[in-house]
Amino acid sequence: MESQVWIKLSHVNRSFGTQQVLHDISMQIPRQQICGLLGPSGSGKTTLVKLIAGIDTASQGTVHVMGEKMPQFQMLSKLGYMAQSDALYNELSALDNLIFFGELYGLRGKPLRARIEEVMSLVNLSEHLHKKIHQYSGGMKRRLSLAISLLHSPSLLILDEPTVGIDPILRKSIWKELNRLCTEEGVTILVTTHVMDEATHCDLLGFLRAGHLTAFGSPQELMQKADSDSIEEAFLIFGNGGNAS
Ligand SMILES: Nc1ncnc2c1ncn2[C@@H]1O[C@H](COP(=O)(O)OP(=O)(O)OP(=O)(O)O)[C@@H](O)[C@H]1O
Repeated sequence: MESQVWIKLSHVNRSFGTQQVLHDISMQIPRQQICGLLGPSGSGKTTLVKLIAGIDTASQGTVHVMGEKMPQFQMLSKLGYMAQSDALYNELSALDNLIFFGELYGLRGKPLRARIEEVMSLVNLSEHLHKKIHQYSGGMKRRLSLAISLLHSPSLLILDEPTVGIDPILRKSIWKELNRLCTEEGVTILVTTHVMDEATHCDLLGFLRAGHLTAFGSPQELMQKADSDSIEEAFLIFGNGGNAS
């Protein structure tokens, strides 16, 4: 059913000046799925997720999120977007950052305070609520950015390399939480990653290479297409010029 397609891209191109960065990307992501976007550095992952988040516009083609043509201002309250570089106020404490972003989403007072406690506990930062951001490590900043993206309980989460700089134990707990959000709260999650074992947490995978979507499907489908029993090998095949319809 069309309404259950949470993200739909039709023939999307994006160019910067004379450089075409995305080439004719079409794909559909159903509701309540975790979709991973994999691809080498510079393949266009960030450019693609920015179009879906409505931060940037396609040069050609259309992007629909939850049936709405993007970009669209009203959709911001339904999306959680975690950028690749942390957009945090360094001189402020984590708490003040959370209050600032929470208020942008229309949260206030006690409900905001309660939600802040919840999301900080999810990312294991409760003890560091009052620390200034310049005292945070890179991994702590990533976790705080993730907490901020979850503040307003969005039904679509778009995470650009959320686990960079995060140790394996915490990475595991973050993935556990993402899986819980998807299965129990019905959140649809789009995540870019370089980390191959994160692909195993995804229901769907898209492989990007030089701005082309070279393969899209479930991990099982992609392994079958690549005639391989590992996602890593499938990535090497599709990430190096293989093609899948
Ligand atoms: N605003 C911009 N202006 C000009 N070129 C850009 C812009 N944004 C991205 N690009 C170019 O688009 C290409 C794809 O970049 P993008 O950041 O989407 O790749 P990526 O797959 O996310 O890379 P990484 O894994 O290193 O983050 C690169 O060649 C980059 O230089």
